[in-house]
Amino acid sequence: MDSMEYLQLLQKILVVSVSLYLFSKIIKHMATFINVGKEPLRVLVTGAAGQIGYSLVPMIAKGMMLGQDQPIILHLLDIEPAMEALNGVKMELIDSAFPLLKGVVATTNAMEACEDVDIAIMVGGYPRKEGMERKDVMSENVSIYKDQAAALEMNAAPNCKILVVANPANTNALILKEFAPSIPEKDITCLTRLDHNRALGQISEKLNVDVSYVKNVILWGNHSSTQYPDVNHATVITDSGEKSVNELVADDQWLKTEFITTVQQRGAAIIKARKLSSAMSAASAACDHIRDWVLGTPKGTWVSMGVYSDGSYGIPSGLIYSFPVTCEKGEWSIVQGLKIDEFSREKMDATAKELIEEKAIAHSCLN
Ligand SMILES: NC(=O)C1=CN([C@@H]2O[C@H](COP(=O)(O)OP(=O)(O)OC[C@H]3O[C@@H](n4cnc5c(N)ncnc54)[C@H](O)[C@@H]3O)[C@@H](O)[C@H]2O)C=CC1
Ligand SMILES: O=C([O-])CC(=O)C(=O)O
Repeated sequence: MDSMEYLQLLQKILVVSVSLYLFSKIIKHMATFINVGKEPLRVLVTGAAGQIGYSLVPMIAKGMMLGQDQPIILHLLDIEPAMEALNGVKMELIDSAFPLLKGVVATTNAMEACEDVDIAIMVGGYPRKEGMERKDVMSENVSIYKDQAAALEMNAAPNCKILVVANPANTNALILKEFAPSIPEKDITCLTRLDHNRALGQISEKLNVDVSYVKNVILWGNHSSTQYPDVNHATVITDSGEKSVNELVADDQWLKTEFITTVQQRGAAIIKARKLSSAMSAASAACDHIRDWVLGTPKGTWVSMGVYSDGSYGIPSGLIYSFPVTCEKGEWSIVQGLKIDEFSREKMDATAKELIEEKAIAHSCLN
């Protein structure tokens, strides 16, 4: 082959490659546009007539949780006194004409609500009011999670991913796990992503950097005022590479006091200000939690999830405890090997101790 023929061959290969690339892009775009290709996933939201539910369902229907190419069928559960409001939510979902939304089931029957669901976001329950701790709503809420465990166990799709949001979130998730023994423990989690996001927000404000440049904070333990937001391994992406948050903040006193209490008490501060507990940020965090679990965490980044302890970092098993996790192919795994100093150890153990106490109170409420 002479050099002219060789050049012509290269040119042809280039034209074919570019055409194939463009063709695949067009097909992908069209598939997204008309939502072909993927079967709808069924997503259950309990407590859907409440304030988190009202913020959450449009986020799910707009693809913020499972992606812009994933059709959804929403299953909405609430209790009889809220049925009229629930129907109102259903009407608004229809009126929003969300292209990804392929159906809405609105019901007060837990068995019907759980039928074949792939994802279950358990928000139903009673929120705390000003002056209460989250465990003060324990007696009302744990019995809900005992009853709904059975409905999920009997009717949800195999490998349904469950996220408990209602407080006390870790202990409700544990009760759900105990009363649904056939659901694998890897599929039952609770929401601590809101606290994780609050920690990112505080660091971003302190350093006056875009929040998306801050990563790898950790929220250890209980979604309660004993939670431990930890920045010892957190970094900020800067023009000259990743720098540690400790180094950039350069104020150990602030990080060990005000930062921690601000994150721990943020829920209470919002109740004081709004006279209602967080809803928009809770709904957004629930989307983040499920999105990262299903679609994976970005390379080099971890997030915080309340998961069943396997004894990692000396945290007793038999608790749902918030750990740093990475997610891949729909599975979470606890980040291993992080160095824990004495200050952190104490805080991690204190929040584990509270979870042990909550577990005992929950069991006594159910007897
Ligand atoms: N883990 C977290 O980060 C956060 C958790 N929460 C918790 O989420 C829960 C919901 O909060 P909001 O939406 O603000 O409360 P809300 O009172 O506005 O809504 C709760 C809904 O649950 C319904 N409900 C009660 N019992 C039910 C049952 N057995 N089955 C189905 N639905 C039932 C109620 O009728 C109501 O519509 C509360 O427990 C709150 O403390 C709130 C913010 C953040
Ligand atoms: O504080 C509350 O009761 C609601 C909640 O869990 C939060 O905002 O973190």
